[in-house]
Amino acid sequence: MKEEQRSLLLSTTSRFPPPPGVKLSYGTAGFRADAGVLKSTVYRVGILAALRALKSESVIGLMITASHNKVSDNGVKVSDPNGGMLSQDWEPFADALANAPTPEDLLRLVDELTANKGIALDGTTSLEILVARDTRPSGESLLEAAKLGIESVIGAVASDMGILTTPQLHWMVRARNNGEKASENDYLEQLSSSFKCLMDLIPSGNENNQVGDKLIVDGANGVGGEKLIVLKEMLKLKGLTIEVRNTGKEGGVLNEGVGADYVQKEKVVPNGFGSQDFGIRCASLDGDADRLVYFIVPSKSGNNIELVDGDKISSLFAVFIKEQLSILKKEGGAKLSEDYPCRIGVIQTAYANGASTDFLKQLGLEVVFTPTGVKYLHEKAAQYDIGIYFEANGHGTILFSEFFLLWLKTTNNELCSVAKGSEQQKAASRLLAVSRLINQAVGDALSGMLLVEATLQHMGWSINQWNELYRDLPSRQLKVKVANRTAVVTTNAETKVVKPPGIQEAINVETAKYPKGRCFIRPSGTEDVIRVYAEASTQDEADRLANSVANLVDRYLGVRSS
Ligand SMILES: CC(=O)N[C@H]1[C@@H](OP(=O)(O)O)O[C@H](CO)[C@@H](O)[C@@H]1O
Ligand SMILES: [Mg+2]
Repeated sequence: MKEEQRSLLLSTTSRFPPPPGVKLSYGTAGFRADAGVLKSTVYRVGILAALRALKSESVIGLMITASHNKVSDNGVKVSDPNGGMLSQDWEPFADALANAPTPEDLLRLVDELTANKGIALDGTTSLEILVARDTRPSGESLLEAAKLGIESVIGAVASDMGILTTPQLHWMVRARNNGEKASENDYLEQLSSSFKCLMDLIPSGNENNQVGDKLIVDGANGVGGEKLIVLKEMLKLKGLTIEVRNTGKEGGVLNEGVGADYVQKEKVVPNGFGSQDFGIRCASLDGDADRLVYFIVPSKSGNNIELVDGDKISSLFAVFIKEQLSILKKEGGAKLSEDYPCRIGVIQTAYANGASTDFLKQLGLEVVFTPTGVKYLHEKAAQYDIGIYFEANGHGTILFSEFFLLWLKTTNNELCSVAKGSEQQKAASRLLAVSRLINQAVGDALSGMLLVEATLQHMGWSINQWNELYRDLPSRQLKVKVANRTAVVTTNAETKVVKPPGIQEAINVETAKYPKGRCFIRPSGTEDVIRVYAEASTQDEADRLANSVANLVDRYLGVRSS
C-alpha cells in the first residue's frame, strides 16, 4: 500500500473508533444493531464496499437500513455487482474489519485482503459505489460515515442516491453493471411499463372477475409508502385504486404496530386498519420495502387477520407461470422451430408452511429448501431457468436464466411473425413482461405487488379465492431472549439443533405429542433472540408446542440476566 493511501486510511479510521465491548457479525442481512453503536461499522463497510468495487471492477451498492427492526436500530449491507447480496466469501473479512480494535489492525487487514485478492491500491482506476438509506432518522449521519469510508480508499467514489427502498438500490447496481439505464425514474418506468403490458394481455371476456378494484397498502411508516405513491401516479390505473396508509406522514412510527414483519409474525391487524376494510384486498410492506404480505381483516371487531403470506405469493406465481408455459407449448399451436425444456424450481426455507410445500409438489414442481436468508434462496433459484423463491415473510422474487430469456425472446419474435396475437404469442409476451416487472436483483415488495395484482386480474380471482389455493397448517412463531444466541448451532437447513447437546431430543419428544407437529429453533441473524417455529393441526396445538419448546430454550440456554 502506498504511503498516501496508508496515511489517508489511518487518519480517517482514527475518527471512527469501534465502541468498546460491541462485537458485530455480518448476519442474514448485513450488520444490524442499535444505531448509536454503528458509525464505526458503517464507515468500515464503506472501506469494504470500495475494495469489493476495485476487486470486481464494477459498481457496488451500500444500503443503510435495518428493515423490519425497531426505528432506533439501523444496519448496513453491501450489494454485489449483479445486484445480489455480498459474496459470502467476503463475509469473514467484513466481520474482521468491523471488529478490528485499532487503526493499525484495520490497515493490516486491508493489506492482507488486497494481497490475497490481488487488489491494486494504486488509484489507477476509479470506481463508483452507490449509497442509499431508508427513512430512519439515524440514516443521514451513518450515510456520511459510509461515504468517508469509501473515499478513504483511493480510486473509490461514493454516489449518494438519497432515500431509496433496498430493492431499488440493488436494481440500480445491477442495471449500471449491465450498461442499462439505471436512475430511480428508469426503475419506476420499467415497473409501470411491464405492469401495463401484463394488464393489456389479460384475457378478454372474463365476466366472472371477482378481483375487486381496491387495494389498501400498509407502508410500515417507511420508505415503501412514499415510493408507492409516486409509482401509483405513473401507473394511472384504470379499474384499480391503490390507497396507501401508514406512509410515515401521519405521525406513526416505523415498524411499530405496522409493516409486513408485524403482520406476518403476529397475524393481527396493523394500525390504521380495521373491520371497515373487511372484504378489501390489503397488503403490507416492511420498513425497506423488500417484503410483501397480503391479508384480509376480520368482518367484526377483533384483531386476527387471515394472512396471505410469501408462500401464497410464491404459489400464485407458480400457478400463473406454469399456465403460461403450458399455453406456450400446447399441442395444435404454432410449431416452434426449437423446443426448450424449461426447468422451474421453487425455493423455500423451513419457515414455509407445510401445506404450501404439499401444494407446490402436487402441481408437479420441484421444491427445494435452503437455510433462512435470501442470499441462500437466491443462489439456489439462480440454478433454474425459472427460479421462484419466497420466504414465508414475503421476501422473494422470480429469477429467469439468461439462456431461457434468450430462448423466450427468439420464440416471441418467431411467433410474432407466424402467429401474432395467438394465445401462444401472448403467453410468451406475458413471461417476458414478468421478467421485466419482477426485480431480478433481490426481492422487491413494489414489483412483487404489481405482479400479484396483474396475476389476480389475469385469473379473475378475489383475495379469498387466491387464499383458498390451499389451507395453511396452523403455526406459531416466538422469540426467546437468551444469554448467548450463538450457543445454538443447527444443521439440515436449520431444522435440527446440534448444539447444545440434548435440546433437539427434547424438542423431538414435545413435537411427537402433536399430530402433524413440526417444530424447530434457530438463532436469529438480525435480532438478539432465538426463534421458535411450530406447526400443528390446530392453532391451540401449534401455540402449545411453540410455548413448550420456548420453555426448553429457556431451560437449556438460560434467560438473559439484564
Ligand atoms: C423468520 C424470519 O422471518 N427471518 C427473517 C429475518 O432473519 P432472522 O435471521 O430470522 O432474524 O430477517 C431476514 C432479513 O430480512 C430474513 O431473510 C429472514 O427470513
Ligand atoms: Mg426488509
